[in-house]
Amino acid sequence: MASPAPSDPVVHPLRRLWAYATEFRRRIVTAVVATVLNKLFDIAPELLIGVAIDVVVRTDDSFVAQIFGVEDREQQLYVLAAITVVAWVLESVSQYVSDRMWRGLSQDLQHDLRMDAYRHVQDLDLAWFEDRASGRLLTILGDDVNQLERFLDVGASKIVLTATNVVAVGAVFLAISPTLALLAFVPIPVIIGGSLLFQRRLGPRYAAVREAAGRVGGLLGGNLGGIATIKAFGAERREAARVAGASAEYAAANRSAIALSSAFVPLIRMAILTGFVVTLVLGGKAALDGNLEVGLYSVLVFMTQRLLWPLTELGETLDLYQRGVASIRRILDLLDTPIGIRSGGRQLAAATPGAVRFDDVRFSYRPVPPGAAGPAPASDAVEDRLVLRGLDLDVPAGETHAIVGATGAGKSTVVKLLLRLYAPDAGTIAVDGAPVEELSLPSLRGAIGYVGQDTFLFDGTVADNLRYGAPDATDEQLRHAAELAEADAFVRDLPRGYETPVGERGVKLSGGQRQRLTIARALVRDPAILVLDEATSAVDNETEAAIQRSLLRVSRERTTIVIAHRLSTIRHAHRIHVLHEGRVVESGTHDELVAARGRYAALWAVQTGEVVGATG
Ligand SMILES: Nc1ncnc2c1ncn2[C@@H]1O[C@H](COP(=O)(O)OP(=O)(O)OP(=O)(O)O)[C@@H](O)[C@H]1O
Repeated sequence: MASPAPSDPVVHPLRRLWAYATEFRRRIVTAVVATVLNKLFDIAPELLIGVAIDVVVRTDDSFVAQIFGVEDREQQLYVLAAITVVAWVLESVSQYVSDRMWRGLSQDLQHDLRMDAYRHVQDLDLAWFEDRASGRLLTILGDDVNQLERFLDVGASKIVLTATNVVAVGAVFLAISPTLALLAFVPIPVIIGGSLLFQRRLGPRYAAVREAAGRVGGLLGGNLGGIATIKAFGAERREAARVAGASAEYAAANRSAIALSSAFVPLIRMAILTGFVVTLVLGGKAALDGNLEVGLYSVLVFMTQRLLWPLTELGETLDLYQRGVASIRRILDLLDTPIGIRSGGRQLAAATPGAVRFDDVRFSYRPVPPGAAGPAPASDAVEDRLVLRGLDLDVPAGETHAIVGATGAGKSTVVKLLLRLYAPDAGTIAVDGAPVEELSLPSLRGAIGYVGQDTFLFDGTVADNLRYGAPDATDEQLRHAAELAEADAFVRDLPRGYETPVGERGVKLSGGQRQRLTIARALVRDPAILVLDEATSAVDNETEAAIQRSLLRVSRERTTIVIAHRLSTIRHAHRIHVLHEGRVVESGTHDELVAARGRYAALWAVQTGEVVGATG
C-alpha cells in the first residue's frame, strides 16, 4: 500500500482508512454508486403501484397518459409493465454489482491490511513485543481484521442503503405532500435516538463479552501449551474447573447482551407503527376529502413502510459500524507504530572477514524516552538499569573469543546488540569497520550464524528447519552441517530421517537433539561470524565433547563468539573476556587469566573442584 495512514488519532478512523486505501478508492466509489442505484431501483415498484392505481382511477387523465401520450388504459398498463421490468432488471444488476464490489473490496482490503500490519509487526523492535501480550496482537491481526471485513461486507452497504432510502423516500413524500412528509418523518428521530441509546447501553455489554471471550481464549491457549505440566501435576480437574468458570462467564456476558439487543426491534416496531397509522389515517382523510389523489395516497402508505422498516436494522448496522471503526483504529494504530531499528543501506560482502568491535557500548533494556527523563534523580535510575556500562570488545576476523561472567551479567545482551535486536544507548558496534546501524539488516544478520539459548524449531520437517536460514541449501549441505553439529546420526535414526516432522516448537525431539539441530541450522548458512550462546548446555558430556571437536574445525574458517558457563568448553579460545557489572574486566587466554588469579581464575577453580564457594 502506498500512502501511510495519517497517524493523528483525532482523525476519524474512516478518514484514516480512506487515506490508507489509495488503491481502492475508485472501487469504493463504484460500490457506493452501485448501492445508491440499487436502492433507487428498489423503491421504484412502490411508485409504479401508485401510478397503476392512478391509471385505473384517472384513466385518460392519468400520469402515464400525460407523460407518454398513451390514452388507452390497457396500453398504459403495458407501458407500466415495461417500465417495471426495466426497473426490476436494473435493480438486480445493480445489486449484483454492489454485492460483488463490497465483498471483493472487503476481501482485498482485509488481505492487504492484514499483510501490511503483519509485515510491520515483524519489523518492530523486540523491546516492543516484550511490552505487549502476544494475545492482543493476535486479536488485532485476526479478530480486528475480520471485523473490518464484516463491516465492508455488510455494514458499509447497509449504511449507504439506509441513507439513500431516507433521502429518496423523503423526496417522494415532500413532492407529494409536505405535511404528511413531516408526520411520516416524526418517528425517524425517535428511531435514530433510540438506536443510539441502545448502542450506548449495549456497548459495555459487548465489551464484556469480548473481554470474557479473551479470557477463555487465553486460558485455553495457556493450558494447551502447558498440557505436560498440567498432567505432571495432576491438575486436570482444577484446570477443567477454571475453563468451565471462564466459559460460564462468557455465556453469562452474552446472555446479558442478548437480553437487551432482543428488545430492540420490538420497541422500534412501535415507533414505526405510529408513523404508519398517522399516514394511514391522515392521508386517508385527505384522499376522502379529495385533497389527495388515490394513487398518491397508496404511494404514501407503501412508502411509510419503505421509509421506516429498514430503520429496524439500524441498531445492527450501527453495531457493525462501531465495531468496524474500533477495529480500523486498532489496526491503523498498529501500522503507525514507529519502527525503532531500521535497516541501513550498506551491504556486507558475502565473504566478509567478520571482525567484530564494540566501543564504549552502553545499553539498558528500558531506555528513558528523550524528554521524559525528568529532573536529576532520573540519571541515577538510568545508571542502575544499565546492563552494559561502557563495553569494549575486539574480536579480530577468524578468531574464536569467549565471553564469560555470572548469570545476568549481560553476555547474551552483547550478542543481541550485535544482531541489532536492540539498539545501544551509546557507543558503536561495528562489523569489519562498518557500524551495524549502517548495514542492511538482512546482510548483517545473514553474516551471523546465531545459536541462542532458546532452541526454537518451527513446525516442519528436520530438513525444513535446517534450511530455515538458507532455503537453497542442497541435501548434501544439510547433511554436512548436521554432521558437524553431531546431529546426522540421530536424524538418520528418526522414522523418516531428514523428512521427519519435529512437531510444534520441536516437541517431538529431546532438548539435546533440538540444540544440535539449532547448531546445524546456523552452520548451513556458512556464516562469516558464528555466535554460540550456551549452545551445548543441554547435551550430555560425550556429545558436548564431540560438538566441541567439530566446532573447533568450523571455527577455524570464521569469527566465532562463544558464551558458556562451562569454562572447559572455551579454554581453547584465542581470547576470553570476563564480563562484570556491564564491562569487560579481564581479557586474555585461558592460561593468562588463570595465572592472573582474578575473577576468571576463581571461576575456573570452582568448576574444576579446587575451591568450593561463591564466585561472581
Ligand atoms: N528483554 C529484557 N528486558 C529487560 N531486561 C532484560 C531483558 N533481557 C535480559 N534482561 C536483563 O538484563 C540483564 C542481562 O541479561 P543477559 O541475558 O544478557 O545475561 P546473561 O549474562 O546472558 O545471563 P545468563 O548467563 O543467565 O544467560 C539481566 O539482569 C536480565 O534480567
